[in-house]
Amino acid sequence: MINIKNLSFSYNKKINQLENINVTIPKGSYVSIVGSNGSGKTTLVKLILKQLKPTSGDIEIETKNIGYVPQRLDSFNSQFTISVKEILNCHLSTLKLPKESLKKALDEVNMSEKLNSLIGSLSGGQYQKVLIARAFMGNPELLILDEMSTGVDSKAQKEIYSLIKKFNTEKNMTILSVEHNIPIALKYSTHILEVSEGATALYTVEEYADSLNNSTQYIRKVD
Ligand SMILES: Nc1ncnc2c1ncn2[C@@H]1O[C@H](COP(=O)(O)OP(=O)(O)OP(=O)(O)O)[C@@H](O)[C@H]1O
Repeated sequence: MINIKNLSFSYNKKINQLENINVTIPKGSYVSIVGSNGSGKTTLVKLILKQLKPTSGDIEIETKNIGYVPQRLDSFNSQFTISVKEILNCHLSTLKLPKESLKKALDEVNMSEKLNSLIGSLSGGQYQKVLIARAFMGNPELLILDEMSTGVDSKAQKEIYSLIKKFNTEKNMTILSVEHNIPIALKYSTHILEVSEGATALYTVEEYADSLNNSTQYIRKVD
């Protein structure tokens, strides 16, 4: 699905933020991207989205149908007097999708009743679900999320992760999710991509739990 070959990236031509990464991400996997602050997780996502160009190496992606949920702060200003419907309609026109995709996407995230609400009136979890609905509208084969649980309470978090897991298992959607919460990463993912200086690597969730010398208590096996 995603083949990252000899990838290096530098913002300033002095230090490589990412150094010689070789990773193959299987189709249908749910990969949590973990690593310390500043290790390069968002940079890697931007390279996969072609928002940045590798300094060297290459990223091959099997599909062009990619949904993206940006980090909360990268997104639109929640103070804008713009409704959920307007935000989704705008995306609908950009992707030239049929009208019914809007309702379907909002239904998927259980937010139909918020269609006419202003974005600034939504809670953190509801706001995040609108962003997920927007990313989901084109029925992407690959869904990329950057710290999706920021500003979201634990009840809404559970709902959002279960939803993403459902997309992954029922639609065979490949998920790439930047994640700071390791127990959550171990619970929902099939794989962990650890971004760390000179040693970025992909593990199965079991391998990663073992490497942490952790018990398998957090792991929920994929059915
Ligand atoms: N536009 C930029 N110009 C220069 N340096 C940058 C730029 N964006 C990020 N960096 C630097 O690149 C490094 C990796 O940043 P990145 O945002 O990818 O890390 P991250 O792992 O996502 O961090 P966090 O967990 O804190 O979100 C950091 O040292 C950061 O300061």
